Amino acid sequence: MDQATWQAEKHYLAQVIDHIHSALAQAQAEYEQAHHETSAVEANYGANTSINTLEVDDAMETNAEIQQQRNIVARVTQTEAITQKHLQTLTTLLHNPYFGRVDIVEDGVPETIYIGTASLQDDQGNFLVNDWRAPISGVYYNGALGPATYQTPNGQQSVTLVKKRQFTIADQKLKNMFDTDVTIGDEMLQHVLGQQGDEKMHNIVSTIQQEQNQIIRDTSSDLLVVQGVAGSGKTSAVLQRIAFLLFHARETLNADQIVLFSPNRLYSSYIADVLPSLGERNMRQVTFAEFLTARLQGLQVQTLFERYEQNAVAGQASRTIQKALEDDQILTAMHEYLEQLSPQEIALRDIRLRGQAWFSATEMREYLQTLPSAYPLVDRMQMMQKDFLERLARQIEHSGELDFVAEDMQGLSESDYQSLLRDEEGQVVIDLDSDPQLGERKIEQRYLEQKLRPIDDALYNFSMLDIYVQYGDFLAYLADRTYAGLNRDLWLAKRERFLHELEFHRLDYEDATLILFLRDYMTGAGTNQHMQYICVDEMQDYSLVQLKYLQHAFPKAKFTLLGDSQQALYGQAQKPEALLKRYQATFSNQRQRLIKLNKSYRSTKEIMAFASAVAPAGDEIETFERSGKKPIVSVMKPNQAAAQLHHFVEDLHQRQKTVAILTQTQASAKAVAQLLEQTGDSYQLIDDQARSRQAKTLVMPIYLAKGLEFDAVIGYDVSQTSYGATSSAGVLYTLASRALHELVLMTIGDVPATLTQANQWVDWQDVRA
Ligand SMILES: Nc1ncnc2c1ncn2[C@@H]1O[C@H](COP(=O)(O)OP(=O)(O)OP(=O)(O)O)[C@@H](O)[C@H]1O
Repeated sequence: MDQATWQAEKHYLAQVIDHIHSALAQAQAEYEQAHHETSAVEANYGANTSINTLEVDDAMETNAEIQQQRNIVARVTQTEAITQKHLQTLTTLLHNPYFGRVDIVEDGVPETIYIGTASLQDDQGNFLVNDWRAPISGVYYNGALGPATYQTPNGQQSVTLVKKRQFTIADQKLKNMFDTDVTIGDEMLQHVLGQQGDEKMHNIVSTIQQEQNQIIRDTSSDLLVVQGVAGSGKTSAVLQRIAFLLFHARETLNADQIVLFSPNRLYSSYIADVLPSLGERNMRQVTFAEFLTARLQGLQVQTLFERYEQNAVAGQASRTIQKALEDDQILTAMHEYLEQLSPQEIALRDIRLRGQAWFSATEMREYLQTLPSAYPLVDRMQMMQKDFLERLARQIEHSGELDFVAEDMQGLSESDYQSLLRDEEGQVVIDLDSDPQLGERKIEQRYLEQKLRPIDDALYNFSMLDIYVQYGDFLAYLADRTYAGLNRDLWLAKRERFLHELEFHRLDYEDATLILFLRDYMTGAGTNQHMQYICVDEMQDYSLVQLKYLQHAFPKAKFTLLGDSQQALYGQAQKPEALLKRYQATFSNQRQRLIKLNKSYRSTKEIMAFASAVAPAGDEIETFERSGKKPIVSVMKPNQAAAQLHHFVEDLHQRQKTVAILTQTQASAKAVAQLLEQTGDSYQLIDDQARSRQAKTLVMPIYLAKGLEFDAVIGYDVSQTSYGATSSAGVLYTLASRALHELVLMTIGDVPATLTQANQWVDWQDVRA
């Protein structure tokens, strides 16, 4: 780059930084002013709440005043939040004002556009920096030099792209720049990817690749499926996508209307900083088991990891049953089951109050029997609900007919009595002066209404349906039909296990979703119309039934599913096309799009060459040209494991910041922890409750490392006994691809065939002699 260009760019940067400085000073003053106002109002508000509330009239006045004060507080707090956000944006921009520039010619007019994490305008309203999500910025990520287009709200706009430049700016100084003619050049990526990993993920806006950009800027697909190899930037892309969507639909979409289903809690904290670093609030985040547990209140749903651990000891039979219960054909069987269900077979229970049945199962069943069986079951259930809600309303209307009401009223304290006269705001709603008799009746009715609220809730939530008994019955139904060609005893054993777990308030993973389906099919409930986007990471770990449930639960939402069919830790790896076909059938009648990411960015090319060699369909993986050491396979005897482990941990730490020791199971992770105790190495043992990682040496089972990355990985006990099965290929591939820079595999005992096959991609060390 010539001297004049450097000077010109340095000059522009100085100008932008100057502007940020003066904007910052102004923003700081505005923020302080807003903060001062909030504190003053809050202090005042606090003082006002101490007004004597015992005198009824005073209390009324206080209520109205408090309401007014609250509005004022809400307004000043909001102003403070806005000024604070502006201040934060400017502070971020000061650190790194922009990372890219495009020169375009649009309708014959040349224009230069700088691109950064947020936009910045000068005092005349000209853009000094454009937000990376602005329509025009699309050219930076998409186009090669020459004719290019970008998407505007009114359709595609054509331009000529004349120049594309990337900058590295640190501490307000221009460190480096490159001109590039295609997409984002490799020099910048080399620099970013060569760095040491972090316990927190970073945003990638300055180096988004063209194929990733398609994921980020897609606003039209109802179902966007991203099949991407390990380290191809799926998680990064989905997070930038969320930031993009929030920008794109600022008026109609907020972060609470987006849910990201994540594989575990550690992953949640790993990605927590990405959206805030882009000036956005985080979306909601939940693991699937947490989501199920919240919907099945009071029961603990098994996590995928617990099941994985359980399956390691359980027999093939239980896995076969799981498979049958997770294939979406089961929903057809469930519909058939429900169609043939008679009122006697509906698992109703009494709705009870004060130790007795308020509405008994018998009377509810009798009512159901009066309805024509030609009506769909869900309609009959809802008619029953409506009928009993009406009965309840009549009981309240005729409160005098219930003996206990008058008796209870006698025993009411003065303040309880007074509160019956008023609404939640404290306004008197019952007039005792003009017609005392009518007034008294109304008080009684209000009293009864409150007393009977649990009955109302129970009816509203269909608590009279014992869904667990019903599900047990469904399993018996499957047993009678030897469903999926599995014998009756197997199904009955499954039913036994379900009932046994239930006694301890636990549910197996595969049962939970089906129970929710059963409940929703029978009651017509369970949908959330509010959510607009559902993103699912590690989609290969979800059964079709589970994905179908998400679609059922969020009928208005658009879905983004991301995953890697080869990282299937819990089942057989599948070809991406096969997986997509199954999704297409599940999510029918929608605009669907599949994007494949074949290029891997995380690991060195040596590590990825090895990972590809062991991957079930490794030939699809392209690696990014970043060189490092070949992976090491160290073969040892069991009594050498502790010393070898200590040696590798120590050696890797000479060069790397984080070293993760990954095992197949939690039990094995514990065994590693004991070895490290013996050798005096410090470490952190991670289990599925862990929410953060601090130590430089981490020990965890591979399934908790999903989605994460570490500078160096030690695969512990990669031997024939633990990795002999063909299904282990996906596990080994996942393990290897967690490493950014170095990989060591410790083989204790016989070398598994998968490693022997990948012979040429590794350096062998045999320490047994
Ligand atoms: N365009 C990019 N620019 C800079 N870094 C990138 C880019 N794409 C991906 N990366 C980096 O590559 C690594 C892997 O990205 P990410 O975790 O998003 O991949 P993934 O496909 O979700 O991986 P996996 O399925 O293996 O968990 C991260 O460190 C990420 O920052």
